[in-house]
Amino acid sequence: MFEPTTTFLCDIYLLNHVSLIALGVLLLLLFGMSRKSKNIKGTSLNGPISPSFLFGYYRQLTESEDDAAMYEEWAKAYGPAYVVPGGFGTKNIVICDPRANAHFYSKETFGYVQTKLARIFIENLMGRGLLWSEGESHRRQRKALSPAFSNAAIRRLTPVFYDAAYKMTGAWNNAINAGSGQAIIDVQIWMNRISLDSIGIAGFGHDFHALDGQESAIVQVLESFSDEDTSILSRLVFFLGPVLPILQKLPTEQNRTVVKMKKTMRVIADELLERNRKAKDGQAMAEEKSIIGLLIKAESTSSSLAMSQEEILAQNVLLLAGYETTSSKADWALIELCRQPDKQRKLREELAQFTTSDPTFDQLSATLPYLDAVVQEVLRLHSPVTQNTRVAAEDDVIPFTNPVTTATGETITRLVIPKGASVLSPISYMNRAETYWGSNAREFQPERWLEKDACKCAEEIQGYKHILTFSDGPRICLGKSFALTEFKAVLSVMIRRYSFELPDGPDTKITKHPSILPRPKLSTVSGPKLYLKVKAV
Ligand code: HEM
Repeated sequence: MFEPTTTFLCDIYLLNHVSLIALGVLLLLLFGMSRKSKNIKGTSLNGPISPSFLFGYYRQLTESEDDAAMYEEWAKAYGPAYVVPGGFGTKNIVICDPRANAHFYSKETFGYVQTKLARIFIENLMGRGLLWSEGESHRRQRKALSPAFSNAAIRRLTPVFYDAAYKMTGAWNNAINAGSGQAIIDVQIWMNRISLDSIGIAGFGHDFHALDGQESAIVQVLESFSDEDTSILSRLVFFLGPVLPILQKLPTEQNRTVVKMKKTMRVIADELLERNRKAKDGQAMAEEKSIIGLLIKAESTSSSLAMSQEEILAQNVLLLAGYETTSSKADWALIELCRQPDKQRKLREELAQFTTSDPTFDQLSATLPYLDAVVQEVLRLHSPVTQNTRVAAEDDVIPFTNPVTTATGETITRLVIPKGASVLSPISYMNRAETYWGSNAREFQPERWLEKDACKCAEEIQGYKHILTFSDGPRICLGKSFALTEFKAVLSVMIRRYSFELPDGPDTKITKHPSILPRPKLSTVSGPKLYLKVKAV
């Protein structure tokens, strides 16, 4: 979902040279460039020469419209394992091989752990919840949370997604009627609102009323990462806050918003705890369906998984997970379907059978092959998380399917990784490389998911249906079923009711807007705006 590595920080913060140097110097002072404890010597690998000591390839990778193409070019030049320079002379070992990735992900949270910066970012924003934790603590929290994400739980939550989608259609219909059958709508803002209200209600039993136009501290905080006006001081203070807590008291704009957000979350958590207390006292209450509500209920009846109250409340990381990832998926689906109107029509035809009711959870999951193929293809081509960087917590040996040529010219199939080394799984490359997906790997072709054997080579890749968009292993996205159901429900409502066009036709240029995760936007407007021509069908 999000991987705030140093690469990623550049992405979030649009750092100019001066601020990056300042940030770098401070971070180096605080953490050192720890590549500690080299018990064994790692395999020396080939790779591109660093274009800059300060930045390595960070800027090129984060500013590129297609980082998968850069990884692919390097894989062609250096083979399935190579080293890419990061900032301040650091190095990332990139693994472009299915078996190597399967091994890497299988050792998540024990053998490979989050970078220090990623943990600081997550802790500062959301606390010590699932995404922050590693090893045994992660396993315990994950086990406790899992029942709340089961198929049965998501089936019960499906109406929440439809309710949110229909709130949106109410507003869109007004705009379309006022515009004689057509309106120009910034669909991005509506997808964000749907995501926030859905995760608010489904996750916490709380309605943020974003679809009713209510401002929310949560949105302000999350949006502040893409806001070019947020000052460098504000950003430095945010990152160094957990290390020097006094900085969190400084009255910067971002600090104030984070405090506001934490207060909002505290109120929501107190409401949930109060509801649970009343239920225990035998007072009548509505059936609890929310993810965290169910967790609190389960915790008070069984102590076997023993999550502390602090841990339960830190699961507001679900907000970040649910908000940042899901909305950009729906944006990309609409863009791709505008670029190829025949595929938009084909999807509408499949959904036309639902005239009087919406597809149920089971129908969304199993009986709409073209909808499933469209969703799968969007996830393959537009993974919100494009790479996953971890630090080796112990010495390791990574096995490869394809042979690797080392810097000394030796051919090997096992890579020696010393403790402290940084290993990078290039998700976008694995999802789009021609080697696995064929010569049309870069094209949006939902049909590939319907043809038998069309993705034969990719079958070696693990992950969800052979893509790594949801990650893999112990940290594979817990909200996968939630995200897929929400995505399909919202898309089915939109495609059945409206037709969509890009403002300057199918070739309208789309670029990336940097945020916690990059969002698509029209290249001609400033800010993360995605105006589409929307007509009722
Ligand atoms: C299309 C939408 C989504 C995508 C592509 C996605 C992707 C991911 C990825 C790549 C990770 C691994 C992150 C890492 O290792 O650093 C992850 C973890 C996670 N996701 Fe998602 N996610 C999506 C939606 C959601 C939603 C809607 C929720 C919650 C309702 C959610 C909850 C989580 C949680 C709790 C984790 C942490 C799992 C752990 O640490 O064990 N995700 N997601």
